[in-house]
Amino acid sequence: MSAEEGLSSAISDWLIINSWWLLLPFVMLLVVAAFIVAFVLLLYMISPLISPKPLKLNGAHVVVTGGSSGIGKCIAMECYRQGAFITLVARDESKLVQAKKEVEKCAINDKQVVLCISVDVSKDYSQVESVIKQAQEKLGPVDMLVNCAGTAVSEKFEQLEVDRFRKLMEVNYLGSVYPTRAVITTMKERRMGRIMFVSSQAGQIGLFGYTAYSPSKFALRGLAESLQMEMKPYNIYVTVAYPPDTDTPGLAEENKTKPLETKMISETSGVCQPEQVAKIVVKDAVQGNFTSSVGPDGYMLAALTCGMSPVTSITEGLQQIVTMGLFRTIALFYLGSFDSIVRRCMIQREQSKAVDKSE
Ligand SMILES: NC(=O)C1=CN([C@@H]2O[C@H](COP(=O)(O)OP(=O)(O)OC[C@H]3O[C@@H](n4cnc5c(N)ncnc54)[C@H](OP(=O)(O)O)[C@@H]3O)[C@@H](O)[C@H]2O)C=CC1
Ligand SMILES: CCCCCCCCCCCCCCCC(=O)[C@@H](N)CO
Repeated sequence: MSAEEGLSSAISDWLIINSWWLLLPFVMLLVVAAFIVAFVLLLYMISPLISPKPLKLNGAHVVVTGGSSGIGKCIAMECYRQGAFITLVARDESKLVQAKKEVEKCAINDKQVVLCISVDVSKDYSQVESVIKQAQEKLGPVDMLVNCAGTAVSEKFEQLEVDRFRKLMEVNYLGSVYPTRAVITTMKERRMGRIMFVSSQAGQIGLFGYTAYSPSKFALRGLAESLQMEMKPYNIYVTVAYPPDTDTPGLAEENKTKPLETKMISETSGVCQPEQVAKIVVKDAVQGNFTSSVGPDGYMLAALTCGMSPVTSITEGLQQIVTMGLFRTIALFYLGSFDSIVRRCMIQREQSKAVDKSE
């Protein structure tokens, strides 16, 4: 017997006789760690089963509602840059013609076409159906529909005209249902397609000033989740985009009546450029991701509000599991600061009212 063998047998003898059980917790820890590693590896092995195949935009027909301005126009330009054929849908014809020119500048080949359709997406379903049919006759079946037509109003609940609640629901919600309904049958037959709904960070959290707007954007999430469950076997993928404030004509209009509270709260998330938003949401829709978020606050909000929404990659699921508690903790601080903004604004208003009266 060599000296080395002698030593190791001495150690094992000692362990057997004395306290081998001291090693037990370490062994168990090792086994648990091995199981976790094996589980994660297994998840990654099956990940191709849950990750959709990306859509090829080159040669695809993309319909963009609200494509004549702001985020919608930038989405159209982004898709055109990747070789798509575009149908722009909005009401105002002169804005449509102007946007068409801008989109055409992004062409990458001379076969690409931009078609304009003037229609109100929120009023009459049969009209929406017939214009989508016209577009399909000219540019072929729709591969991707981007529901971006929408409008925002920010005012205090009691100052909002009662009619506004219905109007926003019509434009932002029904205006997304109708075009979707008009393209879905053909998509199902072809067993392919993408549907994007442009919601908002105000479709993930209810904020001061958005009592009419937020519900119309929250509604899109419910529609998207239900629709995705129906459409998955047909290889159709639904994306909900949640942009923060974005520098567009729509935002400028909204800012005219926006209460100070809403301005201060929204500043948390900053203002994005529409080109940047378009790039991110188009990429997510092409990949078939259910949730598309913009910026670090957007990322946190998406994980925090994932609820029962579908996952489209293992990484996404794991990130949600790991970060949920931490982000909720951060969110409580944000909520506290929003409440204090609202309280401070109220006190200030009351003070200035008192001063006015005393003068
Ligand atoms: N800008 C922002 O801060 C954010 C915007 N969003 C959402 O993104 C979307 C686009 O916003 P944004 O780019 O700012 O808006 P804009 O006001 O710049 O553009 C809105 C587009 O929608 C069209 N549109 C509006 N109503 C209708 C209708 N009834 N039928 C057909 N088309 C219509 C408009 O054309 P026309 O008026 O000629 O019909 C225009 O093309 C909206 O849904 C908005 O809620 C989400 C988060 C942040
Ligand atoms: C961990 C938790 C993080 C929480 C961060 C919260 C940030 C709140 C900012 C909300 C901004 C709302 C933008 C609405 C934009 C919009 O839809 C209109 N401008 C449309 O015109």
